[in-house]
Amino acid sequence: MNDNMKSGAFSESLIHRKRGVAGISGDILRIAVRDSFRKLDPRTLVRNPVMFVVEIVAALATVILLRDILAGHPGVGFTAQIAFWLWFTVLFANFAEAVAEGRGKAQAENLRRTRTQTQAKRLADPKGRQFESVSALKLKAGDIVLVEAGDTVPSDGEVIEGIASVDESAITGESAPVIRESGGDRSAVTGGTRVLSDWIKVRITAAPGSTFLDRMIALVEGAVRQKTPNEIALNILLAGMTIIFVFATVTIPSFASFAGGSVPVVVLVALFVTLIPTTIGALLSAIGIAGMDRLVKFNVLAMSGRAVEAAGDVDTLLLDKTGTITLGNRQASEFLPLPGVSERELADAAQLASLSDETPEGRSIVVLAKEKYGLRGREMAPLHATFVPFSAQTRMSGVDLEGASIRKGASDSIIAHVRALNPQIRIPAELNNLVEDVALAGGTPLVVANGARLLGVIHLKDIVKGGIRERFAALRRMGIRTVMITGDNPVTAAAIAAESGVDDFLAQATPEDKLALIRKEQANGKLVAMCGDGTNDAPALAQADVGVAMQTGTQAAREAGNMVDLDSDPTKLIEVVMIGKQLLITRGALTTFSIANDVAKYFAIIPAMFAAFYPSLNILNVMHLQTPQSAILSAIIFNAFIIIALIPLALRGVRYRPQTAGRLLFRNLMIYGVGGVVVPFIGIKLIDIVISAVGLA
Ligand SMILES: Nc1ncnc2c1ncn2[C@@H]1O[C@H](COP(=O)(O)OP(=O)(O)OP(=O)(O)O)[C@@H](O)[C@H]1O
Ligand SMILES: [K+]
Ligand SMILES: [Mg+2]
Repeated sequence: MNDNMKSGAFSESLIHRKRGVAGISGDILRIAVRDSFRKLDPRTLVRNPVMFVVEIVAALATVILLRDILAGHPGVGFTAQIAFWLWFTVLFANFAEAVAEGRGKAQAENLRRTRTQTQAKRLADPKGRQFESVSALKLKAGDIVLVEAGDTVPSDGEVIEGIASVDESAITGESAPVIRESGGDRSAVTGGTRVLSDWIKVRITAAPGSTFLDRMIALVEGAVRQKTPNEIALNILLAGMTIIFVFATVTIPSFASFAGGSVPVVVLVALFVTLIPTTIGALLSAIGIAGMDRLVKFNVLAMSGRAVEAAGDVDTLLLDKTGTITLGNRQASEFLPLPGVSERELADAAQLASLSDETPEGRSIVVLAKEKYGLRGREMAPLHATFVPFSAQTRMSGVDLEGASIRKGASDSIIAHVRALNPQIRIPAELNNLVEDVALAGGTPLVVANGARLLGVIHLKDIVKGGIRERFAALRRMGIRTVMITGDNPVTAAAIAAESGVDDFLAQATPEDKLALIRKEQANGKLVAMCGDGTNDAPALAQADVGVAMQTGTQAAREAGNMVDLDSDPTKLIEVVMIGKQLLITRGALTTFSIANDVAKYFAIIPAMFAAFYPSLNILNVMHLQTPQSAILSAIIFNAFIIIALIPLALRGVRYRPQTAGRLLFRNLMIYGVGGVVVPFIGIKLIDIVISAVGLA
């Protein structure tokens, strides 16, 4: 998988920088050993039905052992060993989960260290700069704070004024500073990051204790992990198998007494435990945790395990254009007037319409007019102006003042607007030419009109993110269709689609259109992933099966999605999908292995149990184990150790290579099904030889 990674985009994040080569340090192992004992608490273990049952029978075996010791029974040593290995089966299962959690816990520790005690500069008057110093923990949603160069952002919020470069490395591990500014899709700031230059005023959006950093800590720590529907279903299946084996086991004494013998309870207990699906029961939760953990390594935070699973089966990926496929810093680059309009007149109108436009686009228009024509921003108050803010629905913005009503926006929106004012209007062919020229170059044309009079076009430029084409090709090879969905016009969309290599695009889309497209795909049985950064992407991010919000995006987007990409790289979905597939495959493979294991255990235990009174069963004794006792012990020891042996595979995951589902299934059945039958024969035989040699049985 590493070969597919685009270098640079996947910076080592702080949260996993301190890991050893194997990813598991001695510290983690020590804590995991301690936690294995803690997890014996039946109140927590009950969530894992198979292991809970093993704990009950281990307790039962222990009671029998104590009774036998007190009664002075012979053969106490055998009972003691069975009880011992049963407890170890539970401990090994707990250890698997604890090791999986341990990596996250260590990461959480590192994150906690970055959550220093910050003082906030709370503004009494949002317009002014008079502040009182308060503890960051005292900030409520809605408070306005000033953050200046050198200050740590005290909590999550939206920039309402100003522009600053921010060091987000505490969260993302990426050391290059990012720009945060009011308006637009780059307005979100995260508590714990640091302003490097300039200043911003931030409206706090998070309640104390539920900031992004808090959620991130809870997440990597596993505090918020819930079982996914698939995991619950598998658990029910495993519990069902366990019940069947309870019945199977309790009928055995009657067979034995029929033949005039009797089977000791500890032997029944041992048989039962080896037959129930303990291997997958022990590893199931570790597999899930490891999946989330692998995503964190790629700087993707998954808010739910369900999203990771869904990622494994994604058919369609929708992406917003600006800020997702392109860098998202749309800047005005030229004014293109219609015949009969001077460039200066157009620039002046455009600037007037943008003076209160807090989006990056709006600000860049003001700046360009000033740079090219020396037009100064005017005081708005004396003009009695009403500002019409940009919205993703109207796709235009502007200003109404005495004697003028200026609008700028997407060409179809402005044309509809002037037509509504003057139904007789003739749209000049030159306008279409200008719009098309900009769009063909991949730029965003904004048409400017004063009343019903069309003035010209502003060219907004943006740049497609590097390396994106190859990554979309990789997604195509994985069978995932990419669709760009943008509020921009069809020609710009086509130009960017061609440049970036997406499979399809939808232009002039409103937030509702984005949502509708996702619903349509889902209605056709497709699993949909969506990458977006804007507030207008939020409904779609919430509706998608996998909603990946860009870390650079707005607060609304980051809250709506079920994953956040700290590197803001939409093509990261490749890794997300691979990790999802890997999770599904690993779970399937280990379930197959676990159940196939039982076959071998029948051959080990059944002949050993009945050999004395059903000599004909000896034909089943293909393994030729030393004694019945050693056969039973070997099976139970194998059963416990296979859990430990498979922990690395559960954590690392079974490798995924793009291939058809059929071939994948066949391959896994061969490896884990056949392997699951063969391995215990060898393992049990070896353990039998060893324990007979050392005289344990
Ligand atoms: N500040 C603004 N004032 C007027 N019109 C704007 C402004 N910003 C954008 N527009 C117009 O509105 C259209 C939709 O913009 P928006 O940012 O909502 O797009 P989107 O749906 O997020 O898609 P994408 O992010 O892919 O461009 C833009 O293509 C542009 O024509
Ligand atoms: K078992
Ligand atoms: Mg957008």
